[in-house]
Amino acid sequence: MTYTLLRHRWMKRLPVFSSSSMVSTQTDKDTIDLSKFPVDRIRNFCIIAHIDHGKSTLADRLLEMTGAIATTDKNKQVLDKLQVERERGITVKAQTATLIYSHQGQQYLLNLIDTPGHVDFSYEVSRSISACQGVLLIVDANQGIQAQTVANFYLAFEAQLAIIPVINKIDLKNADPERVETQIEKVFDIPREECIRISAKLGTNVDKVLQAVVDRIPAPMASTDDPFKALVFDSNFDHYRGVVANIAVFGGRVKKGDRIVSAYLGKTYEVNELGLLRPHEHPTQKLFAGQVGYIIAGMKDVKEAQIGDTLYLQEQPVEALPGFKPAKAMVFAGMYPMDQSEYQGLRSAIERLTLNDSSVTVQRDSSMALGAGWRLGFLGLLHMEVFNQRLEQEYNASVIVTAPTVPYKAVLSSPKLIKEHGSEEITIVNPAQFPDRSVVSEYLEPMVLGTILSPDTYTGKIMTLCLNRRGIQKNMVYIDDQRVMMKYLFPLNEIVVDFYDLLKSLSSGYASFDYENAGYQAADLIKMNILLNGQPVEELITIVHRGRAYSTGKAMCERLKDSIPRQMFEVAVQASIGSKVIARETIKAYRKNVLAKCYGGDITRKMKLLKKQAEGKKKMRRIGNVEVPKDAFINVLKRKDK
Ligand SMILES: Nc1nc2c(ncn2[C@@H]2O[C@H](COP(=O)(O)OP(=O)(O)OP(=O)(O)O)[C@@H](O)[C@H]2O)c(=O)[nH]1
Repeated sequence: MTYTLLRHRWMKRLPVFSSSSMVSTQTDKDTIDLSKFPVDRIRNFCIIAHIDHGKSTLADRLLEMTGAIATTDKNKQVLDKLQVERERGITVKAQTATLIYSHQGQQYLLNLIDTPGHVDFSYEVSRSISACQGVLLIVDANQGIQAQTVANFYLAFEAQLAIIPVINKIDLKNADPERVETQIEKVFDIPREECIRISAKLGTNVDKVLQAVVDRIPAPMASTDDPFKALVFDSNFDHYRGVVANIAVFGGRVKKGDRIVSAYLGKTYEVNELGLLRPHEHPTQKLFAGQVGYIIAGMKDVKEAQIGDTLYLQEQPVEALPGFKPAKAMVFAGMYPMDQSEYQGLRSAIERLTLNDSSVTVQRDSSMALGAGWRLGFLGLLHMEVFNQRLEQEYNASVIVTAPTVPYKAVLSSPKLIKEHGSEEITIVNPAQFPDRSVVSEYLEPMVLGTILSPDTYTGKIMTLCLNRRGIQKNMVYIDDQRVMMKYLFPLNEIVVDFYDLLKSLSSGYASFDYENAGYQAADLIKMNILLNGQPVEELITIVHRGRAYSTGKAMCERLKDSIPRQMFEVAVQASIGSKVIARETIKAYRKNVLAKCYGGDITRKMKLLKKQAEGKKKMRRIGNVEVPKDAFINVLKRKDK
């Protein structure tokens, strides 16, 4: 769905005239005179929390209470606007909204930045944080502190932001805010008196949250007397107007017609439009120091509005603000059209999606079996799945995604290769290009520091799972009398595909997990081939730790045996290292006769069954002479260990 369409959807709901008795409102029909808001009456904050703890619900309530949207059920999660987000109930892309709030006879501009909750999108959380002076740290009154709460807390703490702990869902029957306050004191060292107990769903105490934003979060340190300086913290592509960049103004003022420069590219642009996000665009004459809003200046590609870039006036150059750490792709996979005739369509769909998501890296790729396609890099597996789902839903594209892999490194020993690559160390994102041991002095694999929070009854099972995934325990503490927090160092490769699902299932959904990058470590890695009837399948090549080669090979063959349907002939599925076969499974010959149960002569029913079978075949891909279902490439890595 395009940005413009969604904007129109919002527009239809607006303007609105609701108000709560506690706060006064300003409707969107009014023109907002931003010069009336000196810096000391501006607060920039974001909401951070573990997934599902209620960020979006609280954001909606804040929007309603300050009159930015109407109080109706339709407004549920106004800030979650992608179809995928609505279906999965997760926030993928952060959104911004400016609220006008009256407190003790003064009007304040509150800039709220909604953030995603999933570990894959923690990059979005960091960029939101850098535009703020404070955060609302939401914790579910029933679930208590979870892994993502801890990770998000540290992001805010390290950025020295004011942190307001908010305990949500106090309306739940088994809510235990006392216990959550104890956890907050113990884990974050924040006095329990600072916690605000609310129900975002019912609106209970949400007014106290607004008051705390004004009272406890400092105003931005910015002056209108300084030269104009703004940080780009998000950007969207609009097909009609080009790039819409979200900015936080750190100094001075900017108005329509001004000529601005992007510090990163050094390019000059003329400001065509600017204004506030409420959460739809509300054009204004100017934007002043301390404010957050959007700007349209004829940029044609989101790469021209890099996240973390600084904008300044052409005649008043300033020093660039310290940028963000760029998002690094940590999961790579091949993407191919189901049918080569769909190549062009898929190409334009990928181009359009990446226009709005600069964290996806795209490289052309081709394979013997799957034809021309791409190798894409994502922040994590959920990011990849969401991208894939958006391709299918929004662009009706049918794609084959190959098994995901992590970026390995190799230190080369061959002078010839070093010269060819221009460096001793190379990064490998495609297992098919994994260099042979004979030309390498050392392989390195990416590591992560994982945080797991769980009720202590599952500790034993979790420790076994972590050990199976080559995890090394770094720490284990009780955060209250029943819950433990464990820290493990893992090879990223071991947790990227199915670790989270397994952790959830063995803890009946109670354990939570988050991770941060922890650099690279030397590892004894080898390349494993998978053969179908003696033919190596490039898309199924996997890099494994030597000590795990046998068990991984066996599991992959079993998995393939389960996912490849029987064919007219016998199929041998083998795993090999070099020329040595280390595992084998056989798929017996068989042709499914879908008409077997269809007695008598009902021709329409027979036709229906045959048509269904033909449709099923369309979802298959022929490799050599074997029909392989498209899911097989990704399912093959999911292990069964519990
Ligand atoms: N009972 C109760 N349920 C709530 C409350 N606040 C939110 N919820 C429910 O909790 C679920 C998750 O809420 P969201 O607002 O989507 O959570 P979120 O933190 O934005 O989730 P992500 O965007 O996926 O990170 C929804 O079903 C909400 O209706 C509350 O105060 N009480």
